[in-house]
Amino acid sequence: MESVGVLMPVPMSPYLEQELERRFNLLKLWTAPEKAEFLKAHSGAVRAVIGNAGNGADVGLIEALPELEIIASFSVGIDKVDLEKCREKGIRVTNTPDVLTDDVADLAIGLALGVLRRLCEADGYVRSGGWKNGDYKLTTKFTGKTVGIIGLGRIGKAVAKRVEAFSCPIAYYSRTEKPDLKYKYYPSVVELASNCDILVVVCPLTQETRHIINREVIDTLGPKGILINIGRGPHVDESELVSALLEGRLGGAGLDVYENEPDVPEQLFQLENVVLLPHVGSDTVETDTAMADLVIGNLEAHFLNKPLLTPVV
Ligand SMILES: O=CC(=O)O
Repeated sequence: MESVGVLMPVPMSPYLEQELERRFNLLKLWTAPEKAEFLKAHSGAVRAVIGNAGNGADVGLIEALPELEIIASFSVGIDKVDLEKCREKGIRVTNTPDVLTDDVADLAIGLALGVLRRLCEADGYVRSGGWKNGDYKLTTKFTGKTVGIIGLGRIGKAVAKRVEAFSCPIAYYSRTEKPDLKYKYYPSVVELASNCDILVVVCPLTQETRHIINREVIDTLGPKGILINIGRGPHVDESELVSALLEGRLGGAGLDVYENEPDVPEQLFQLENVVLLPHVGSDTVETDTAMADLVIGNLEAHFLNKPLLTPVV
């Protein structure tokens, strides 16, 4: 397979790069001084594209690569891949489900604890010597709070499992009720928000879930409510979130994702009731390796005419 052209538009994982380079003709778009020229020069050779959470494959890229057969995303979310175009052109698409579920679910708990117990601020209090002048202030308990989950897929269920260990009642919203689950179902996000203390967004980003967290949901969650977003930035109307936090209409937020990454609204930087992470949900050494192996497994399966391991299209 050494002659198969595999295009990687942006750097993602040194391990993935190294393993792709051992097997394929890896074309690193970001290293080219003139990207358009580079694409043109290699358009006939590229049979696979590696996507990720930030860079998928839009119509422009797909149309520019006439020999493209497969887009293997180094992410579970494939909202940056034009799936309709891929279906139309018979291009296969794969992602990396399951292997990252634990890390992303762990991080949701970390964010909830971070916001409620003010972990980052308290850490700063020690480092800056504040503790020498007095104890840190009281924070808010996590155990027992009602947690609402938007999207009860693999990661949503893993969040619920962890939250159960904190004796938190669990409720959820998803397109359809899941009768096999014992958690309370609400048929709308507003109803869920009015019945929980902590609202966790975990669903895939689609036309329907874009801005699923709008002003009404934020105001319903209210000044004691906490929003945790480990899904995608555009799930939340970010300017509404910022004004609600600045005006004290929302109790706090733990965010791993943003509408225009890597830009994060700077008004949030002064707020102690907000924990901001740079989209690191699945970024552990262990999961990076597992995701890379899955990307490679999918590519190898495809080029050996075997069934894909984790097909989306
Ligand atoms: O955001 C990360 C992913 O979709 O894997």
